[in-house]
Amino acid sequence: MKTFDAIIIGAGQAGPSLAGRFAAAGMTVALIERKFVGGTCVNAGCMPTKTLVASARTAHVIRRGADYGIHTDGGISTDMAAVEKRAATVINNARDSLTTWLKSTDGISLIRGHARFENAKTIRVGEETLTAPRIFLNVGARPAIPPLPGLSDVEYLTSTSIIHLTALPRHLAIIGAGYIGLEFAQMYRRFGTEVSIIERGPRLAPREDDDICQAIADVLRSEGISIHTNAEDIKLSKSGEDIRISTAGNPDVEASHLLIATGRRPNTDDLGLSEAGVALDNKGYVIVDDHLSTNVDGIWALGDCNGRGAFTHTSYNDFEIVAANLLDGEDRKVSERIPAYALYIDPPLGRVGMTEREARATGRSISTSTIPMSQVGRAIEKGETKGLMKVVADIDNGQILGAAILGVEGDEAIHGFIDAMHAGTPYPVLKWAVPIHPTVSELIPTLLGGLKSGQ
Ligand SMILES: Cc1cc2nc3c(=O)[nH]c(=O)nc-3n(C[C@H](O)[C@H](O)[C@H](O)COP(=O)(O)OP(=O)(O)OC[C@H]3O[C@@H](n4cnc5c(N)ncnc54)[C@H](O)[C@@H]3O)c2cc1C
Ligand SMILES: NC(=O)c1ccc[n+]([C@@H]2O[C@H](COP(=O)([O-])OP(=O)(O)OC[C@H]3O[C@@H](n4cnc5c(N)ncnc54)[C@H](O)[C@@H]3O)[C@@H](O)[C@H]2O)c1
Repeated sequence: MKTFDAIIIGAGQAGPSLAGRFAAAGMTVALIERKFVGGTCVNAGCMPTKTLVASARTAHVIRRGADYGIHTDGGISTDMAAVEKRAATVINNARDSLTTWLKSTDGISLIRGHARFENAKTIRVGEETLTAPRIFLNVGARPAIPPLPGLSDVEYLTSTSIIHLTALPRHLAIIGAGYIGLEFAQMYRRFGTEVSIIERGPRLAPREDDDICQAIADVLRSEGISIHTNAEDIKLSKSGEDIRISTAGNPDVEASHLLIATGRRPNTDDLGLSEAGVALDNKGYVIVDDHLSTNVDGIWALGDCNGRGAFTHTSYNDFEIVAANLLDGEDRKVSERIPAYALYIDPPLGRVGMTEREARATGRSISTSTIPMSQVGRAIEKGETKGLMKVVADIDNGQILGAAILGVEGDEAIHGFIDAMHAGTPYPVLKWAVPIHPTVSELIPTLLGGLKSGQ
């Protein structure tokens, strides 16, 4: 049995950084990874998808060239093998540089293989057993496949397999209209594929406010994506070479390819957690407290597997919380984190805090303000005027509760709100900030000026 100061299972977005901090503090760390270092973000998530989104946007901009007085001769075509290769290069470079850093850092032992608890202090990886007084889970999640009738009779893609396609599908049907479904829908439409989205709920991006959902649907419809919402009783069958997707309330869709994008599930079912006595919730997430400790002393859970976030930045922030508390004598809590994320359709949706629906449900006195992107000078100059900016605030205490920027540069401009909310700055103060012209952010004081003030 090998003994370490710490064992980390999973080299995702929290594990490697945590290993680095422990090693820098003079501790020995075993970092166990069963597949690729970098986890989902590097190998099957953010990095490849945002690389593919950039290729798709290039196709879109070229198609729109004439709107800007720029003409290209003839049509455009997508070389899907070259598009895939570009994403593969980004993945490989990131994975290789992380691997090199881990292998060259004194104190870190990178162990390849599937880790499983034998008891609360012992981990087995193949023939080897390891022990440490502190064990950290950073095991992530994988695509959840719903038990749809007929699914086993047809071939389907997940977010993991679709990034390796080297030929363009004729018609891609996507079940699920969350982040994954919407990003791939627009990307493939721009590559030149016919795309149909099938969502069982009434709206796309169901967590957002109705005005945002409507604007997202308008963007996607304007690019020729067909949208089928309220799709209940989804059934799948073969139709010659195609896949038939039948639903109650919508016409059948016949597609050459099918992507299942109905959410993700935590990788906690094959870890031997019951041997260690670690408690899970009814969806399989590890139950953690505000400091990310599990119910078992000496075991923490970070990242997607704890259900407290589902993004790269939340997993990384889990690392920051645990490292600050264990190594720097701080008292950081996950409940102090303000939720923020971006949906990488184009234009992107940048989001922070509560939606209007969530804010109203709290019973506070709420005021909202919106500005269509068609009134934002920077968007007009760029010829990208789809979308809207929106802010939700508490008029009794002047606090900003949430914001959304669905528009060009929305994923960047939203940081004005993220920083202000983190600092707790009341919106009457922010109205006096002097932003740079011409930017999307320069409309933030104007947007805030549209809020009622109770002060
Ligand atoms: C298509 C897609 C696009 C995305 N885009 C974005 C985006 O734009 N922005 C964003 O913030 N987030 C995005 N995400 C989400 C983001 O990728 C995840 O939230 C993030 O990677 C989670 O990191 P993690 O550290 O929790 O786990 P992961 O990165 O999933 O890492 C977990 C690691 O643990 C390993 N592992 C699991 N079990 C074991 C075991 N028993 N033994 C050894 N190793 C094990 C796995 O192999 C994996 O390497 C996207 C996700 C997908 C699928
Ligand atoms: N830009 C980003 O940050 C980004 C991008 C991609 C993925 N992600 C991460 O990946 C996670 C998973 O993304 P996702 O899009 O798979 O999940 P999601 O939870 O965002 O969306 C799933 C969608 O599928 C629908 N759905 C669920 N079951 C269904 C069924 N049986 N039939 C039809 N529709 C069904 C849901 O109503 C929902 O609209 C996200 O939570 C996110 O954390 C993030």
